Order: sequence, then C-alpha cells, then structure tokens
Amino acid sequence: MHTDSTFSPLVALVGNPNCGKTALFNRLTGARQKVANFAGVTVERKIGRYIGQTGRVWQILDLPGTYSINASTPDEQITQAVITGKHPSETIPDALVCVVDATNLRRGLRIALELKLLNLPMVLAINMVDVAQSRQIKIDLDALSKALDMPVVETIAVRTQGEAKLVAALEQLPIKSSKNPAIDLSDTPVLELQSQVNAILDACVTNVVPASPWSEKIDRIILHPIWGTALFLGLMFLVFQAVFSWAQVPMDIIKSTVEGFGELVQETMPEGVLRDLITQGIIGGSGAVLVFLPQIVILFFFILALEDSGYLPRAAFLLDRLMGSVGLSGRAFIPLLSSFACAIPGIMSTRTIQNPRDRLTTIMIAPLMTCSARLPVYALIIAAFIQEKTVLGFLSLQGVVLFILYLAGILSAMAVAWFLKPKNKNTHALLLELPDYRWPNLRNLGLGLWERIRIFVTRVGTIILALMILLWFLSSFPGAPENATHPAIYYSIAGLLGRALEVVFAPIGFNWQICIALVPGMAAREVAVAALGTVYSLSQHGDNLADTLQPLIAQSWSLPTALSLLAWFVFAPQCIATLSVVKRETNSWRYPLIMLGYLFGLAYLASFITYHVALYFLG
Ligand SMILES: Nc1nc2c(ncn2[C@@H]2O[C@H](COP(=O)(O)OP(=O)(O)OP(=O)(O)O)[C@@H](O)[C@H]2O)c(=O)[nH]1
Ligand SMILES: [Mg+2]
Repeated sequence: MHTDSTFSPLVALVGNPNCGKTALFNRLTGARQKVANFAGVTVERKIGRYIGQTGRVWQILDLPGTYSINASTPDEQITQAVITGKHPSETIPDALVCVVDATNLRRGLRIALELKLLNLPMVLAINMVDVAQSRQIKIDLDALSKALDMPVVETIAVRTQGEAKLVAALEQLPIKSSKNPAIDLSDTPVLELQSQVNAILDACVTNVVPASPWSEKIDRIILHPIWGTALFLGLMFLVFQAVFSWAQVPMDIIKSTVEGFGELVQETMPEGVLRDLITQGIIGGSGAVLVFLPQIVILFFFILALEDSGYLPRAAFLLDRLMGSVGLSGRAFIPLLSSFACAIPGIMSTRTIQNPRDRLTTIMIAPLMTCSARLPVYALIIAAFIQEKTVLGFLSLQGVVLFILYLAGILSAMAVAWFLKPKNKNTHALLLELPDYRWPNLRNLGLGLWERIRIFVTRVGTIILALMILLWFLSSFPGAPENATHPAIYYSIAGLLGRALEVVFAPIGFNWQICIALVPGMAAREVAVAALGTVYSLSQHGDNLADTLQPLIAQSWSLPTALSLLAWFVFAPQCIATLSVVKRETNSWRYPLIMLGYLFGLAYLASFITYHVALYFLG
C-alpha cells in the first residue's frame, strides 16, 4: 500500500454501458453528471475528487461505457485511450474499478477479464445488487473474487451509502506508483475469454434470470408496430398538451410578479435613465424570458422521466425502419431525441455512432430538432396569436400548433437526411441494448430538473441580462430628434441597424423591431424573446410601459408575420454554442459553416413561403 498521503491516486471507473458508472461516480464525488437508463449516456471523460477517511484525496474518472477494450465507436475510443495511457491529457490510471451490472454478469465479466490484461490494481464493483436480489440472483462473492483474483464488492449506486464497500476496498488496494507506462493492446487474446466467463458464471452465480417477465409483456405492446407507434405518438402529444395546460398557473404567477416588480420600480424610482434601464432593459427583457421557466420545467420533466424509464432505446427500435428509410442509423435516435432538450448534448452523443458518415448526417440535422430554447419563442408567439380554445373536444389548439412546429422540425430533418443519404446505402440491423424498465428515480429527476432551472435562471441572470443592458443602450441613444413621429428607439443605433436589416427581411414579413431582436438572438434563441421584450417596451408610448410582451406583439404584428417568424425559428441556426460544438466534434470549420448556410437558407425560404401563403389566404 502507498504510504505517502499526499499521493492522490487516479482511479478509473470502467465497464459496460448503462451499468451505473456515472451513478457511482456521482455518489463518490458529489458530482451531478447525467445518469439515465440507456447505453451511451456518458460520452466524455469526467474527473472528480473523493476524500477518503484517511484524508487521502482520490481522483475518480468517469468514462463512457464500453463493450470491449477494443473500441469501435468514438466514445469507446476515449475509454480505451484513457485506460491504456494514450489519452493526451493524462497518464495511465493507478487503479481501475470495473463496474458490472449484477443482472448482466455474462457481459460484465467479459470486460472484467479483458481489463485484467492491463495488469493494473483493480476492484470489481457489482452494481445494481438491489435489482439482482429482487430477481433472486445469487452471487458467491468469495468464489468470484478467487476466480478473478481481485477484490469483489457489491454496490447500489442509487442508494445512500451504496458505495461504502467499494470505498473500503479501494483503501485496501496495493497501489504502487502513478507512473505506469502506456500499454499496447494490439495482441491481446480477447476472443478466448467467453469460455472463461461461462466457467466462472457456472461456479459463482445461481439463477441467472435474463429479464423480468413483466418487462417482456410490456415490450410486446411497446415494440408492436401499430400499438407501439400509436403509444409513441400519444406520448409525444401528451407532452405538448402538458407544456401549455399545466404551465398556465405558474406562468401567470411569474408574469404578475415580474409586472408587479416593474410597476413598483416605475412608481418608486425617480424618473431618469436608470429607471428606464431597469424597467425597459432589465425587467422588460429578462422578465420576458423568465416567464417561460414553467414550460421548460414541464418539458424536461417528461424528457428526464422517459430517459430514466428505459423507454428511449425501445422508441429507437420502433422507429428504426422509418429512420432507415431516410438513411439514418437507428443509433441516431437518442442523439436526435436529446437534441429536443438542446442540440449540444445531442451532437455530443453522436459519438456512440460507429459509422462516420452516419454520425455526420446526424450532427447536421440535430439543430432541426426543436431545442428547449425555441420553446419561449414558440410559446410567446402562439399565446399571442393562437386562440386558447379546445378542438375536437379535448385538444388545446395552442398545444396542437406547438406539436405541428415540432413536427415541422422533425420532417425537415428527415428530408435533409434523405438528401444526404449516400446512393445504394446498405442498411445494417440495429444493435441496441434494451435496458430493464425502471421507475424514474425521484431524486435523479428532482436533481435533473433543478439543474435545468439553475441553467435557465443563470442564463437569464448573466448572458441575457448583459445583452439586454447592451441592447437597451444601443436602443436608447442617440435620443429622438425634436418633433419625432416615432418612438425614440426608431432613431437609435439599434433602430438604424434594424431598419437596414428590414430591407432584407421585409419580403418575409419582419418589421424593424423583429430585425433588431434577431441580432442578439444569434447568441441563442431565447435571447430573441428577451430582445423583443426590451425593444417593445422601448417602443411604447405613454403609460403602457408595464404591459408584458405578449399583448404588445399581438397588437403590432399581423398573423402572417407571426407565422413567418415561427417558420424562421424552426430552421434558423441561431445558436453560436451549437456551431462551436459542431466545429469541435467534426474538427473542422467546414461543417459548421455548411450548417449555418443551409439552415439560414431554409429558414428564409420557409418564412417566405409561409408569409406569402398566409398573406394570400388571410389577407
Ligand atoms: N436500481 C438500481 N439502479 C441503478 C443502480 N445504479 C445505477 N442505476 C440506474 O441505472 C441507469 C444507468 O446508470 P448510469 O450511471 O447512467 O450508467 P453508466 O454506466 O454511467 O452508463 P453509460 O454512461 O451509458 O455508460 C440509471 O437509470 C441509474 O439510475 C443501482 O445500483 N440500482
Ligand atoms: Mg455514464
């Protein structure tokens, strides 16, 4: 054992996908990395610290799950590079924790045997023993430990203290030095391991039940081509309905709080630049976005619950044929679905796609999936222009329109994929692991939602706030000339810019106020809503200042303009962060530039058509 207490060993968590590595990592380090019930959640290496009872600091590495140390996908390659010491940013780990799923030992032990070939100090952590117990799987730990010649412990990564035995075993490991040489894996005889695994299983494990019987029964419906698809569509539809109907009360509360606050400032502060900055720039701008928090929380509630339930890979399986027909790999499903939250994690999780061309296609269409930053834009315009009424007896019309916008994104993504599809592409069968169904873990769900709220509110309080202050200055100076006929913003720097841009955007129905908002909206979509809030509160005459954005735009835009702007946001690549992730993941400027060009092109085209068709029919 190492006696130097200043030495902080680097321990890597390695194992199959979805066995609970990240859940263990979070438990050990107090981190809040994403945990979900499907393979390929973690696609990056993440490091954290754990301080042992002796005061020793351990560095813990969480890695993407891998089926073998011979990597085939980009995420697996990261794991391989780290554990063999080839990763550029660090030396080989001092010890490994091989995490295996107690209900899937056959696969887990295989990778354990492979990892043994690396000759590093190692512990086997048998995770999910709670599930194994409920299925009467019995594992003889002593025998297993002897057979593998390494310490074997049980863990329950989702339970308090569920990591205790692992921690104790780590303290006992004979860790030598942190200067292990890189390892060459080229001639490891990994293929012969399966018979060894079988022998060990026979000797150490009784009652290997593959899956719980009710999960098969559920699958018969969920994977059924007709019932399954109907269920899938119904589920998606429910989400959109919920986003509108459940959010109403909390939105009203936030709205009236923001309004009340604006009025308070208006009444108590002396008239002047500072008061205008606070009411128009800060409250009018950031407040306009904050109102959409409840809808985002509801959307994420569904996304997180679905992610933890085990449903997603099944939906991928269900839609595989459909996706295959436009040339997408079924593996693209989860990255694309993640893009509904945000294109950035979606694009990163394309690392689980083996074929580089499939991966690139998926990256290129990911921004067409409606990310949660579009929700404020859509919700604002829908609430202002679409009547709140029930159609067909039970559907909220606003929810239906929202659903159509999401569908428009999906269908155009499919069209683009089809366009990019190589000729005579032969499709592969989809090899996807179907995890056990699981009730979403409430703690996880709560933490996940909290994380979302934090991100959203932080964005409102930092980048959006800063941009709105800047925009307020640009929109307020220089002031209006004498006997001005327009509000002062019309004559300001931002106003000039907006009016110049209007030349380009007038054919698709955008006025100069919208054009102003589009510019800061390049940083991120919801910024456009904040900007509209600022621009419109500055465009107000008289005492309407406290009015929130929605009634203002309802008065000043025509319906064709509103529809055209909705169409614009289905396509427009208004997110710098996404473009920079594409640059990073594809390692070139080429693809982000192509993406920028093609999405702006589509956005303009779609808005043009929408605007003119709407003008024709609606006058
Ligand atoms: N019941 C139970 N569930 C667990 C346990 N450990 C993890 N889970 C659940 O298993 C699922 C997968 O956990 P993750 O930590 O994301 O798995 P991972 O190994 O990091 O997966 P990848 O990042 O995809 O390789 C999640 O739904 C967890 O909540 C456990 O000990 N018991
Ligand atoms: Mg993980």
